[in-house]
Amino acid sequence: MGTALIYDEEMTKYKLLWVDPACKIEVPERLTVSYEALVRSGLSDRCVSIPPREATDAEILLAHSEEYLEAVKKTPYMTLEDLKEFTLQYGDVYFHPNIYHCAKLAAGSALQLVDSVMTGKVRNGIALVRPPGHHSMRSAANGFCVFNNVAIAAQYAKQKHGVKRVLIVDWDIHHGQGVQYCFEDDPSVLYYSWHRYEHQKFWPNLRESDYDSVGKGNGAGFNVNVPWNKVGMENSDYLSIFCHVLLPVAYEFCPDLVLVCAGFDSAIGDPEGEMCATPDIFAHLTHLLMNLAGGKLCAVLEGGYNLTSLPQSVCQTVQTLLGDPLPQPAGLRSPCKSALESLQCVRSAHRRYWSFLKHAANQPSTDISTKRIKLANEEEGKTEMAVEERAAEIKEWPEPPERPSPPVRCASLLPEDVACPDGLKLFSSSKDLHPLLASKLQNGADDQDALITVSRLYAMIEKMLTNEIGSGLVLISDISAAMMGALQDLPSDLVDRVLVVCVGKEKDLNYLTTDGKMLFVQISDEDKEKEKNKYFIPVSLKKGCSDTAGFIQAVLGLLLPLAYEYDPTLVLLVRTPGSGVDDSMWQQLIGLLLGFAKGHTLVLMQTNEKVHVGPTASALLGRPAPPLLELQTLDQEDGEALERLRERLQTDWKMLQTTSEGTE
Ligand SMILES: NCCCNCCCCCS
Ligand SMILES: [Zn+2]
Repeated sequence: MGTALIYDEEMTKYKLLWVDPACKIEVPERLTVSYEALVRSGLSDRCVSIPPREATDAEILLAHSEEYLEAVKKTPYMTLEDLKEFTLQYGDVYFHPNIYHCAKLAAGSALQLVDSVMTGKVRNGIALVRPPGHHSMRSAANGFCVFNNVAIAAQYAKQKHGVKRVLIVDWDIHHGQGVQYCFEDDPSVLYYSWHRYEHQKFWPNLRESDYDSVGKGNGAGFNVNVPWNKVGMENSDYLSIFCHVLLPVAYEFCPDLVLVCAGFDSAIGDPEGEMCATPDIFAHLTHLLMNLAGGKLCAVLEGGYNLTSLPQSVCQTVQTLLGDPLPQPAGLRSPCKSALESLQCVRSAHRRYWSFLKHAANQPSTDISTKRIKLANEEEGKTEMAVEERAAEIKEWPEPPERPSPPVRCASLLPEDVACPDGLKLFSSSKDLHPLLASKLQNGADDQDALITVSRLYAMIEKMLTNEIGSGLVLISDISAAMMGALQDLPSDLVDRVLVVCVGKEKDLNYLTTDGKMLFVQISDEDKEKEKNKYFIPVSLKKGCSDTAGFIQAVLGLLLPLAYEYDPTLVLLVRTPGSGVDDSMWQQLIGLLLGFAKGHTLVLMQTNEKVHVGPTASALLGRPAPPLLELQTLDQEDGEALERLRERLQTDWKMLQTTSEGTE
C-alpha cells in the first residue's frame, strides 16, 4: 500500500496584502518550495497523488460555530479596508479574498487524506496545505489559521469512519491551543503537543499551554502538553520526550488512527522556533509513530517558516512514510537540563492517568511553574540572552544524508524445508569458509556445521553493511551455538557497534564484552543479579515476554533510548525458543528496531520456531505491525523494577534520564 500526497497550487493563491510584521513569514512560497523539493527528489512520483476538495459547511461545523463560518463566508467579497477591519478582531492572522477558498481546500485535503487511509486506498499520507489549522478555535481565526484542519479531520474520522480513538501528535513548535480546546474533555481524542513556552513568555502566552493542562472531566489525561522553556532544543531532547512520554502513552491509548499536526517550525533555522533539531529528526519522529494504529497515519502541514529547513523536513517525513531506510540519528547527547525538567513535570502530571507513567518521579523541587510566575512578574525584556539562545543563532546545518534503498530489502537463510516468504530473497553465499573464520579452523574448532553457519552469517552481515542487503532473517538449528560462534570475539573489522537484542532466556553469555563493541540487551523472565557491565542490560519481567505491557514498556522506556544513544551499525535480534513473546509484539519490536543502523536488522530464530517466519518477514519488509490488543496495565513490581533499572543505568546512559536531578 502506498503513501498519499495531497497538494494543489490553488492553496498558494493568497498572501498578506498589507504590512503586519507578525504575519509576514506566512508566505505562499512555503508550499511551493516544499512541493518542488518533493518533485526534484523524485519522492512525489513515488506517492499516490490525491486531489484536495473543499470541505463542506457541515464538515467545517464539526469544529466551528455557525456564526464564525458565516462571518468567514463574507470575506471573499470584502474590500481591502473591510478585510483589514475584519482581521482586527482576531490575533496574528490575516485575511485575503481567496483565503476562505483555500481554507476549505486545506480542511478538505485533510478529509481526503483520512478517507484514503481509512478506506485502505493508501497506508499513510501527507497533505501540504495552507492556511494551517491548529491555532484556530471554534469561533476565531488565530496564528495564521482559519479552520482547524486536523480537529475537523479527527471529528470526521470518528463520525464517518467509526474511529474509536484518535491520537493527534502536534510536533509544530507552537501550542495548538485550538486543538486542545476542541478535545480537552474528550477521552476518544488524545492530543499531544510540544511547544516553545519559555515559562509563558512565548506566543500564544497561554497559562493553559503548560504541562499541568491534562484535560478536563472525562478527558483528564488525554491532553499532554510538553513546554520547551528554552530555545536551542536538539535531536536528543525531542527523541527522549518521545521515548519517555509520548510513546508509552500512545501505546497504552492504542489509537486506531494517528493524525499529525506536522509543523516544521520546530526544525533548526526556523525564526519562530529557534530550535536546533535537524530535519532528519522528522524521519525518526514519523517512524516512531508508524507502528501505531496498524500504520494508519495522516500528516497535515501546519507551520514551518524557514524555506530551507522546511522542504528538507518535509522530504525526510515523506521518505519515511514511503518506507525508506532511516538515517543514523546525528550525534545525540544528553537531553538538556531544561528539557529534563519539562520531562519530569509532564510525567508526574500524568502518572495518575497512565500505567506506563505510574512509577515516574515526583515534580522537581524547583518546579518550573514557580519560574513561570516569577518571570511573569519581572518587567518585560529583562531576561538577557541565555547561552542556549545564542546557540539558536547558528543557522548552518548539514544536508540530510542520502537514504538509499538496498537492492535486496530482506535476505534469508532458511533450511530447505522452509518456504521462503514472498518478498524475501534467499541468500546465496559461497560455500567456502569466511576468511575471518579460517583462523578458528586452524586451532581445531570442532563443529564444522556451526562454522559454516557462522560463516554465512558473517557473509550476510558484510552485505548488509555495504547496503546490498537491508535486513536479514536466519533460521538455525541451535541458536545458542550460533550466537556463541558469531559473537565470540566478534571480528572488529566486520562491525564496530552491534546492538544485540535477546528476547527470551539464554544461558551462558560468556561472549559479552565491556569494550563497547557490543551492547547486549536481554528481555526475559530471568532475574539476573546486579550486572556491573555497562554493555549488558538484563531486563527481567516476572511473567516473561508474554507480558505485553511489561515488554512494550521495556522496549519504549529502556531499549529505544539506549539504542539511540548507542547508535549501532548493526542490530542483531535474537528470539530464543520458548520466549513466549507474541507475534504482534514481536512485529512491533522489529518495526521499531528497523529505525536503527539504517534498517540493518538481522533476525536469528531457531528452526523449530519456523511458524513465526511469516510475521517476522512481514515486519522486516516494513509492513506495519497489527495494533496491539488492549494492553493490560503494567505489573506493579515489574514497573518498579524497570524504574530502578533505568535509574541505575542513567549515569552511564544519558538518554535514560527522565528527571533533572543530578544534572549540572
Ligand atoms: N512572532 C510574532 C508572534 C506571532 N506568531 C504567530 C505564529 C503562528 C504560527 C503558526 S504554526
Ligand atoms: Zn507553528
